[in-house]
Amino acid sequence: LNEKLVCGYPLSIFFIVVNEFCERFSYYGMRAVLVLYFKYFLRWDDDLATSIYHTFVALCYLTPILGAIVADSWLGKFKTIIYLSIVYAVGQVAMAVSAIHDITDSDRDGTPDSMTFHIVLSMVGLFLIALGTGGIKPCVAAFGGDQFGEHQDRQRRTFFSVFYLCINGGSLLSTIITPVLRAQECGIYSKQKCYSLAFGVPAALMVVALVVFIIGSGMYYKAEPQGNIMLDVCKCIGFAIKNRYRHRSKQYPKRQHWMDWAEEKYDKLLIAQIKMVLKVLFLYIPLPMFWTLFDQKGSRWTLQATTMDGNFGALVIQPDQMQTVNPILILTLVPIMDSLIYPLIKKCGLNFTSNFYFSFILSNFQKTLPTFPSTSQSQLKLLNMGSNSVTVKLPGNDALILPAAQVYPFINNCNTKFTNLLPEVILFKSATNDLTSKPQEGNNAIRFVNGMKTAVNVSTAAADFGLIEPFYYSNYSQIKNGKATFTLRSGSQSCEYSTNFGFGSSYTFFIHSTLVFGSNCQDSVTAVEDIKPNSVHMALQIPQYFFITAGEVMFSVTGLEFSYSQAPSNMKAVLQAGWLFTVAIGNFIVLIVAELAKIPKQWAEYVLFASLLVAVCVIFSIMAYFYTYIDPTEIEAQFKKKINEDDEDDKSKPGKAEVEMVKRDSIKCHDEYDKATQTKM
Ligand SMILES: N[C@@H](CC(=O)O)C(=O)NCC(=O)O
Repeated sequence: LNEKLVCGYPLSIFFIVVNEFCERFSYYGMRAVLVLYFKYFLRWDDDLATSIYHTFVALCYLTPILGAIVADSWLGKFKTIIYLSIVYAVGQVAMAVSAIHDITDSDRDGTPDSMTFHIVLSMVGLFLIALGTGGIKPCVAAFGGDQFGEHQDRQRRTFFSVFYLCINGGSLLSTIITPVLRAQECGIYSKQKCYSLAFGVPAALMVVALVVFIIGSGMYYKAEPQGNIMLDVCKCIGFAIKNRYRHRSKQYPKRQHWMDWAEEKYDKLLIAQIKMVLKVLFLYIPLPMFWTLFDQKGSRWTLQATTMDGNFGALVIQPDQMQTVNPILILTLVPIMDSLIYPLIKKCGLNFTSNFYFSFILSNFQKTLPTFPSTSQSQLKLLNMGSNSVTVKLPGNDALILPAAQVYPFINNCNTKFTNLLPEVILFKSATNDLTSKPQEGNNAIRFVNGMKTAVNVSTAAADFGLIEPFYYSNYSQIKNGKATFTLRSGSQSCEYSTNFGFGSSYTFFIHSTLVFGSNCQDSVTAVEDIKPNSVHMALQIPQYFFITAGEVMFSVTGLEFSYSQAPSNMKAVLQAGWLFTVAIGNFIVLIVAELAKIPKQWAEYVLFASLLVAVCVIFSIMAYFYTYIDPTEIEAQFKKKINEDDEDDKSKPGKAEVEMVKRDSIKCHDEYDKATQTKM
């Protein structure tokens, strides 16, 4: 093993953790803007964008199996990491290129002319990224673990904690930086949101990750691959099942473990190793449910944040930036848990076998949405532009008194005919144009109605509503939260109207017929609130983040180390891949329940997920209680010793009686394995 030690740690792990930091920066940075790229660049709808996003995440956690097989049976971890990192970097570059709108924008209007080119290139890029990030993931963690000797258990545990901190350091920085890069405007012929830069920086970081890993090359301990182990494992399991089936009759004595039915054909060491792996994989069965909830922070929780108020005083948080709460909490909680809580638990003599995790359910945040008209109804607004109140009688409705300069919104059937309205009352009917959902990304959707007899031009620093004809309305424009000043212009005359916006509201501003230019037009514009601003603060998501992150610290950091320490020497990466596979299944559950089942009420979906998780936690606690820790190195050493002794005996005393003895000894050794694994943790 590596001789260069710094403070008791192999120097080589420095390169591994830096590599992980850069790789996770690359992955999470790209992922942070991916849904928005789908929606605003590729122009996909919400459902398609969310489905492809979760499919991509699931794929990233399915490919570890491929990487692990290649590493453990063929190339070894070191070469697998190098080759797949190149694939990964190429994928990131493809994503960055796919986001350059100028490539296909031959008419230079700012929108790509051949969307197919961008879609195909980005899908190829995402596939290569999934192959790369997933393929190297189990290898990097296991390769890091390989750098420690048998006597360095404590250091190896600390390594896995530091490794996790690096993951979250990379994720935190990139989740802050890439949304900022995306918000920049760039382009050759026309300036557009800079997705190419938001993908380009992660691509550069992936190249850095690769270079750092190669620099450390001379210092690593590189365990040799041990043949096509996965094929042997599959064949051995297949044989055991077949053999058991062939001997199903009662006349054959039972064996201690169903894998023992492979003894006729397979090495006892291999059978013992498969038993170790199966034992751990069995324990993994309930785990996907944790990831089902956890990975919704990138989709459901972020969408929920768009319906919330992100004003934190000096800081205004964007909905997608709320995800940074998770890595921030990880960076705080992991050191606290490692240096304080775990030692305290150990001192108290508590057996901390399973980690319980609570989910926090926040109720429906759509309460700020008004009642929208159904497809057979239309939304009408009555606006009294006069200076006196008027009485309005609409068919099928009671007479209503409409005060001066006031708007009365109501919903009615489309085919209702309106007659005898006073000339100063505007009947504003805009069923097809009204916004029927919260504006995106916490913005406010604003439009103007011109009640004047002349056309008016309306603009702000952030948006231009254009020239609005008399008694006509503008399109919606998106305005950020905070104060906005609108300039109303008619010919050479102008005036200003200012107002404050929160998050996620929609307003229709009515310009009075009595407006006089040249002065402040504050009193000549009436604001009608179509959708209330978000009233629930984003800070209310923090407890949710706290609980899920506390669960992650106890469950995921320890799980990574557990998967390494319980794996036989030739299947370390395979078991890491098994652990990551649970994440893939978790994402498929989100896809099925959240995207396909389409539970109408969001709170009902949260309750369903939380209840499932509670049930799974109980099952997992029971399973964890009965799990017995093993020391794979010791078991393997015992088997190897026995095999060597048998070989020696075979050489010196060949004969039937001896063969029988060897067989008996092997079985004895096998019993020792079974006894060794009976000790509870
Ligand atoms: N806490 C997450 C990172 C994030 O979601 O920002 C984490 O540590 N995930 C593990 C990983 O390997 O990426």
